[in-house]
Parts: sequence; structure tokens; C-alpha cells
Amino acid sequence: MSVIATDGPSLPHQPMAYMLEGYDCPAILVSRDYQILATNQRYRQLFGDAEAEGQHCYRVSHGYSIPCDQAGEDCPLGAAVQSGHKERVLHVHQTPRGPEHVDVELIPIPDDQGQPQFFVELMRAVPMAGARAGSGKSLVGETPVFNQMLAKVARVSASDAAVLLLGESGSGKELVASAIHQASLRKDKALVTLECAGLTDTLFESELFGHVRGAFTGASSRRTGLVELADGGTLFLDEIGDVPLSMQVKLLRLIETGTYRAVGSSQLRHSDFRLVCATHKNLKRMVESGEFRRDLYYRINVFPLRLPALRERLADLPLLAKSLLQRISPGKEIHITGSAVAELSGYAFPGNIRELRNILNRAVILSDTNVLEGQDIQQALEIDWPDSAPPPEALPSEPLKQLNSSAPSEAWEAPPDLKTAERNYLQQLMAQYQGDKERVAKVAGISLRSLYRKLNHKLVELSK
Ligand SMILES: Nc1ncnc2c1ncn2[C@@H]1O[C@H](COP(=O)(O)OP(=O)(O)OP(=O)(O)O)[C@@H](O)[C@H]1O
Repeated sequence: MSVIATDGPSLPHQPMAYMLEGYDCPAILVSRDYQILATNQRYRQLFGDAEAEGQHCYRVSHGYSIPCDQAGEDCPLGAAVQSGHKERVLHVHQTPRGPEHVDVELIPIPDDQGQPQFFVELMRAVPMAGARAGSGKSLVGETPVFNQMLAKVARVSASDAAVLLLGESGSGKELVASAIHQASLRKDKALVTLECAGLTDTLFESELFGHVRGAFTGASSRRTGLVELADGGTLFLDEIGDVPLSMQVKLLRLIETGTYRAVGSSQLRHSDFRLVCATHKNLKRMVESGEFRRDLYYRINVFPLRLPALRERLADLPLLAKSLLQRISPGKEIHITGSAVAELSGYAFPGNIRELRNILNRAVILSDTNVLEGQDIQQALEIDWPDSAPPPEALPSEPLKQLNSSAPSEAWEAPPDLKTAERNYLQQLMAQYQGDKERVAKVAGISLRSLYRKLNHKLVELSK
């Protein structure tokens, strides 16, 4: 344990500082005015900052000069002062390894009057996600909307509740299902996936429940069902909205009782699995129109988790692009310029991250160098829509409506010129990061000076 010395003989927080070593995760003791009073060994091992003590937590963790809530982020300390209770939030912290997601828990320690006097801040790693390219993590992102989703993923993973992942195609539902499984107590058992789209009743039943030999023509041997394989682990039903009505009742019985019969068998079997389902369809509407069983809907929808579309987290584009480029060309360093990012940010991405990956892949193939410029992206986009025809399922969000049409039937507007797309992108980042220009410049991969120029801000502001 390490405690800061203050003037005078007594250190009122010293007994609490000793307590920090009792936690098996990084822990710090913070005063009401955000000063770090003590750190435990685990914190110093992982965050390595011997000089953290005496500094403000917002500077050490985020490099901010003002508390998080004043910088537009959730501040667990501010929240705990208000509530007097434990508060939890997911933040991206600076670490010696670069930015990392941290699940922060703040425990207020009251004084004699019951008012929060000190705070114990526990910081648990979030191994399922990365906030920098090259982190080796499959789930990448750092925008508030991504972090809010991640916080829910981290929470629900610890439970055994059925999760319903809702999101457009390519937004990462399968990846999140895998992250939930990997972070759960069932991680040492199987994660078994059934893609429900396009299955006939017979196929759905035999895939899920298995069949005995001779159950139907062509069943020459016994087949183990996915439900049996998922015993002890997680069953992931992708595109649950595509399960035929006739099969929904069998699924309901399985979920309610954990029991099933293999096709052609009268023997009742049992399987203990955690259920995760996903769909890009509006199940609620399907329930109303009678296409999806209401009772099944409530069974699978214990914990709904909405995945943001890529166009809702455009500020993640540079990070995602860098990370995907590493996956596309392992071992080869491919750089992406600000103009390429600006070009991408003018696009609506109906196919989300999967589509981003395809566009980057195409751009890499088309480019003669290892630097992707705006024109490479433009070319890659044109290959996809040579006639300037709109992607059929394009559903841009509000900020992008001016760039592309939202309804397939509406006339498609050409994207704006590159300069406008670039300015839109930078303005979106400015809004996202509450006007923190240094952060915006870093995220956009341009110098602070270029940022001012591109936003038409007077350079004189730089000296402020
Ligand atoms: N946050 C993320 N960070 C990095 N890569 C991501 C992220 N989310 C998704 N991807 C990548 O995007 C692609 C599509 O993801 P995934 O298959 O999980 O989407 P999906 O929502 O399940 O799509 P569908 O509904 O079409 O099945 C994959 O290559 C995945 O690795």
C-alpha cells in the first residue's frame, strides 16, 4: 500500500488505505475533491503510476483537466456523492499499455455524519473488448454508445439470464454472444450456434434436438442435437425471428422445461444451457402481427441488449478501421488517412462493421501503396454501387439522413463532397467529445492545427 503524506501528524484516511490491499483488483482511495490518497499494489502493478497519489483521478485516468462529468462523461464519484451509494460505470482509462476499458466501481465511505468522505475505487479489467488497435481483442470501440452496450454485456455475462441481442446485420451480435459466453461461468463448456434463418421445420428440429437412426428417410445414423452439445454451456440461436411458428412451440417447451425429445425418439432428455438469441427483426411487431409467439418472446427477452449500428458510433471508425486492417493484412502495416476516414464517415453502412471490413478489404486490394487515401475508399465504394444505386436496405440514422436516403423507395441523394463529409465527421466528433479538440484530433488521426483549419476555426484559438 502507498499513502500520500499530508501536512500534520495524522492521516485520517490511513486505516482505509490499508484496506485497499484486501481487494484482488486495482483499487485506489479518493477524496471528495477527486484527489488520489492511496493506491494498492495491484493498481501500481497494472497502472504503474507511482506518481498517481496526490493527483486528481480524472487526470490520471483520462488526462482531463476537469472532472469526468464536466467533460461530458459519467462520473461515478459525482454520482456516489449524490446518491450516497455504490456506483458503477464503464470507462476507457489511460494505462501504460494504452487506453483500456475498465469497469469502475465506487464505494463511498461515510464520515460520522453519514456523508461520503472518502471513496474506494475498484477497477476491474474488461477483457472482452479493446480500445486500441492491436489489443488482440475482437470487440473494438470506445465511443460512449459502445461503452454503454459493453457495460451491459459485462453485467449480464456474470448472470445466467437469457439474453436477446437486437441489432442490424453486421453490427456484431455473434461477436457479443461469444463475448457473453467467454465472460460467463460456462466458458469452459461449449458455445453452440444455430443459424435459424432458412431452415425447414424438419431440419430445424433435427439440428436442434438430434435424431435417432431411422427417424426419417436418409437418417442412417444417430445425430447428436445442438441442445445436447450445449449442455453446461451456451446455446446461441441466431436469427430467432426466422424460426417457423410451428417450431416456436417446441422451442418454448425446451426453454421452459429444459427437456426435449430427439426426432424419432420417445425418450425425454434434459439439457442445462444458457440461452442467447439474436435478431435484426422487430420481434415486438412480429408478436403483434401474430408471426411470433408472445409467450416465447417473453421467455427469450429476459435481458434485451441493443447493439448500436455503425452509423451511431462513427467516432469509432478510425479505431475500427485500424483494427480491421490488421485483421485483413496481418503482419503488414496499412495506414488510413484522415481523408479516407472522412470518406467512410459519409457512408451509411447498412451492412455495419461487416460492410466496413469489406470496403477496407477492397480498398487494400485497389491501393498501390500501404496508405489508404480518400480516393481508395471512394473507389471501393463505387465498386459496390457502380450505378450510384442506393443499397437496398440502407437505413441511415438522423445525422446521416442528409447524406443518404432513409427509405429504400425514396430517391437517393449523392453523398456530399469530400470536404463536407470531412467537416460533418469532425463536427460529429466534436459533439461526441464535448469539444475536446486534442482528443478529436487524436481520434481523427490529424494534427490539432489541421483540425482547426478543417473546422475553419481561427488558429488564434490554439493559444487559449
Ligand atoms: N465491435 C467490433 N469490433 C470489431 N469487429 C467487429 C465488432 N463488431 C462486429 N465486428 C466484426 O464485424 C463482422 C460482423 O459481426 P457479426 O457476425 O458478429 O455481426 P452480426 O450482427 O451477428 O451479423 P448478422 O446479423 O448478419 O449475423 C465480423 O467480422 C465481426 O468480427
